[in-house]
This record gives sequence, C-alpha cells and structure tokens, in this order.
Amino acid sequence: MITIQDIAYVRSGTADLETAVGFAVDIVGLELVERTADRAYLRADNRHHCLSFVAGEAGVLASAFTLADEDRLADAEAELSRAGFTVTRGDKAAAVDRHVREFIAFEDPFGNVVELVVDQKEVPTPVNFARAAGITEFGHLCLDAPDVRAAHRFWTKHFNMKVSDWIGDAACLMRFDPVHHKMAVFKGAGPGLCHMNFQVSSIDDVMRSWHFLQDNGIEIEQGPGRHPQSGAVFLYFKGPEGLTYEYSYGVRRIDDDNAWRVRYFDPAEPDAIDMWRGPTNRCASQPQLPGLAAR
Ligand SMILES: O=C(O)c1cccc(O)c1O
Ligand SMILES: [Fe+2]
Repeated sequence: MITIQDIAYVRSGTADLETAVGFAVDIVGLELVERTADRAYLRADNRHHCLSFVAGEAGVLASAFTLADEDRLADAEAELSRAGFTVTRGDKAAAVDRHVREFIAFEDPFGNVVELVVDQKEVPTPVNFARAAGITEFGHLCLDAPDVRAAHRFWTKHFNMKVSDWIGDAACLMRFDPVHHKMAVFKGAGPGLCHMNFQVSSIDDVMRSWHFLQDNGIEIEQGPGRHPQSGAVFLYFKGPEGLTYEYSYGVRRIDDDNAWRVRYFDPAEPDAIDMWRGPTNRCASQPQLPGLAAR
C-alpha cells in the first residue's frame, strides 16, 4: 500500500508559454515563482509550485503526489513494478527541474502520467498573489479516465485512497486525508487532466472572481454553483490550451472515516454536480454528465 501524503503539482506542456503564464498570473492570480526560457513555476501556497509549464507541445505531462520519504518511494516503486507497471526513476536533473529531491514516474492504467515525489521544496515566504482572488491553497486535481470504476480500483488497491462520493459511473471523488477529495477521476475519452482546483477563502471570492472573469472575457464553464458532494461553492473557467481551472470555497472535511457513508449521485440528474442547477458550457470531455454537457 502506497501512502500518499498530499498532492504536489500539475506539470503541463504549452505551445505558448507567454500566454499560459500570463493567464495563470493575471487571471488565476497565482505567484510566478521562477521563469526560464522554457519553464515557468507557479504557486498558490507554500509548495514551491503547484503548476509548472514546460514549453513544447500543449497538454498535461504529469500529476504529482507527495510521499513521506525515500523508503516509501522505494516501496512504491517495488509495488507498482510487481503489479506490472513500468516505473521510471527520475534522474538528478529531472528532480531539480521539479524542485523535489527524488521521484518516480509511471502511467496509470489509462495512460495518465503520475509522479510520486519526495521532498518537494517548501517556500515559507507568504505567497505574493498576483491578484486578490482569495486563493488559500492548491485544493485538488482531477484526472480523466474512460473507466472510472477501474480507476477507483487502481487507486484504492495500490494507494491509501478512499472513495468519498460517486457520481454514477461518471465520477469518483477520493480522499487520503480529511479533505473530502484532493483527487478525483472523471469519465473522459482517454487520459487527461479534467481540472485543477484552488480553494478560496470565501463565497465572496468566488463571486468576485466570477465578475472579474466575465469582465475579462474568460470562458466560464460552469458556476457559480454548489457541489452537493463536497458542499463547496465552485466556479470552473477555461484557460489557454483547454486547461480548466476551478475555484471553490467550503470543501467538506471527513474527520471520522468510520462515520462517513459513501454516497451515490445520479449523473443524469440536473443537480448531479450543482445543487443550484445552474447553466453550463462544459464540454466535450464529459458528455455523460448532463450537468457538464454543452448547452
Ligand atoms: O467539490 C466537489 O464536490 C466536486 C464535485 C463534482 C465535481 C468537482 O470538480 C468537484 O470539485
Ligand atoms: Fe473539482
């Protein structure tokens, strides 16, 4: 069993680094920590970065989780190898590039590249947010997979993940600490990053960003709404090259694992992911959730 301690980062390729960084800073409000000719690192909390852009082809390159130490990393490598996955050890240069001490990489059963890292660099300085969006932290990441049930089996067999809620066969929200979910899998045609989430400090932040995004001509995918699963008030919007960002406030905590009863939401209901039944512009990648389908 591989024990994940936290989410670490999303690493994304971009064919237009300038535009990707501009959006992450000026619109999302993240702090640009470091920028070179072909790299950019952005943060939302004390992690060195939770989002990195690599100049090249657009699209997610990896999603990363933190493990406690090298011994756990070696155990993870052995367990995944035993289970038939091809595991790669990151070399020194690749670890430096990720601002971690060590890492391994593998593909989940659907081709999502996952990195398990040890000692992600911590930056204690208060975050110098580029915009007062009210971000408090990198909240969760959500992967795409064609078979959400199989994804659940994979993540719960090999990792310390537990399902918090199901949305039919369309989504599985999972936790590895008291937060309702820091990892989710949504049904999609293939592998991919469904979205990355940033927690904000109030409903006011969500609503202010809603107006701000509209004023700036940003495509709102869905929201403001309230997720019936985590109880969070949310807003999804689209960044360059199709990267979906989510702000949300008020995610539920599950402090007593034994007292939590997993719930099952019907994806065919109009309030499957929004209790307020608001409109949506979403998309293509999740046609089987009416709440997410194009209007
Ligand atoms: O927060 C949630 O509960 C949630 C539910 C459905 C889809 C999401 O992206 C979520 O974050
Ligand atoms: Fe989400």
